[in-house]
Amino acid sequence: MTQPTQTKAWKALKRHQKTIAHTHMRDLFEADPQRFEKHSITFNNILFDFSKNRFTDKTLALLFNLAREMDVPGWREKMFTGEPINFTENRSVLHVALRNRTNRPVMVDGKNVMPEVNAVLSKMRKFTNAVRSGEWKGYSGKTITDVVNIGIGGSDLGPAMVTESLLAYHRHNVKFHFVSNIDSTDLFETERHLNPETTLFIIASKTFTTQETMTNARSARDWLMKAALEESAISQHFVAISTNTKAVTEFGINPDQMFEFWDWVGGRYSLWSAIGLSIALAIGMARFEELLQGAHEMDEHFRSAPLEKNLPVIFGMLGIWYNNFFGSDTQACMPYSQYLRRLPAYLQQLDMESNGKRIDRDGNLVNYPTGQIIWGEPGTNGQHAFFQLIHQGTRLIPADYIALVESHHPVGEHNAILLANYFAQTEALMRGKKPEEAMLEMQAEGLSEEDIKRLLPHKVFPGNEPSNSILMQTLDPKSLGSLIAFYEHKIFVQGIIWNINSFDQWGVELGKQLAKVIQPELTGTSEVSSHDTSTNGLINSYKSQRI
Ligand SMILES: O=P(O)(O)OC[C@H]1O[C@](O)(CO)[C@@H](O)[C@@H]1O
Repeated sequence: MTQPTQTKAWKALKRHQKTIAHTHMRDLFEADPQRFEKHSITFNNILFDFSKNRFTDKTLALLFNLAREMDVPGWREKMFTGEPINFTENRSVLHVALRNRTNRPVMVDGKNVMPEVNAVLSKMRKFTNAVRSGEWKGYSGKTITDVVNIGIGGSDLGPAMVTESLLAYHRHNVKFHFVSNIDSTDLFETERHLNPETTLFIIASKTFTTQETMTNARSARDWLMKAALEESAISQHFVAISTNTKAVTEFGINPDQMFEFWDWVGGRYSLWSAIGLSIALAIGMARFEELLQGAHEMDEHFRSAPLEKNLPVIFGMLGIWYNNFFGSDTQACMPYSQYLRRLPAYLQQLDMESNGKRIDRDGNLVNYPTGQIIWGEPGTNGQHAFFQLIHQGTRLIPADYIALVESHHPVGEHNAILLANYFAQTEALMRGKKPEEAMLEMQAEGLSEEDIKRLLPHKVFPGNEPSNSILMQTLDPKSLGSLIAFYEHKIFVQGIIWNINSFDQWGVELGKQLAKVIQPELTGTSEVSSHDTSTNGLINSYKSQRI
């Protein structure tokens, strides 16, 4: 398979980077008054502005050449048509089938999966209607007031992020809780506000073997049993979402109360499946389908738009530009929306578990950086914490800045202040402050010549910091669906360029294996000596200190 570094475009980009490295975006904007019009795209009611990046027309042309040389269009088609592109697990990658609103057949191993997808959606509709209407009762005949999703990773982050992002669409007669941490404090702090008679647990686990989830699920079952006493209560208070019917049944959940999904859905891509049950319970099935519709429309765009107009391709390639040609290690996400507070955490798994790989599709060690480090915090909080480093530090930190035109809860000047900050940050990051501007400001403040000279270097902002602005009309299910699918496909594009498999996650296994070895060693008082001296020392210190 093609090595990215061996392509003509990669080599040309390397040469081109040297010619552009010192070009300031300020000059690019001055030279072309149409830069914003040319380099922003409105998709449904979301404006994607990528003009504040370090590129010229030539850069973009070379990046698209690279996408062609690495056959992004071919791989994209392989994904949409169900080829087993997750080759280390011999699986198709078909989260797009879960939101295939056209219902076109999607084949896996010669079988159309759409009837099964639709059947699970119908089952979800029936169940969510029963719970939301109050028809579904707990063991003592009371209606459900609280839903607790127990899951971790993709079985937690997606549903938790979307459920919180769409809080404005909840009915508020039922509250939603997400327990993921094996630290019993998570379950304890959730349960202590709840009444077992009116609490519904969703056990969300693709494999139904994940240690954290199964331990939390068993403890939740014990908590229910303490109050309900009868085993039969489980059926009114526990449902499961999984691909593993056997393990669900063994846990004591009737398969009728299991919502199925399939091994061609990756955990971090699963919120569109029954894993999104908590979302559907929170906002209703019709709104859940709007979320699917928004994602589907982004899928159609990704599948059919020319590379030059294709949002996930453009943004993916800009990420490659900074990561592989400017040595930038991170990609930040700054949602200027409290509802999108959890988006950076969600994107961390989506991106870093997908593209945190060092072996290429041919089994070779890559000799170029892959997988960006994803991080972020909501604005404006981040501005008062770490933005200093972005403005004046030594590192290049490309970031996505996301804001909403309409607030769901307009109060006084809040939204105007929020958006003024949002626009100001990317302007400041792009323009910076020249020495002559800083000098004029200090002169206007009446500072002495000596103080001006001393302070000047500290008051200069280099600018030329890249940013993408994503401005959404409002945060509704459909727009959110499009936004998440946009990120999924952007990550896909980058994985193809890096020639890696974005859909397995073997790297999480080693820690799990070692934890299984260590857990029995924690019992008793005998000294542990089978590890390195640091690990032995830590374990023995724990054993001697525990009460
Ligand atoms: O849904 P499951 O099978 O419990 O897995 C949870 C998470 O654990 C991982 O497998 C990593 O250990 C993730 O990929 C996944 O989202």
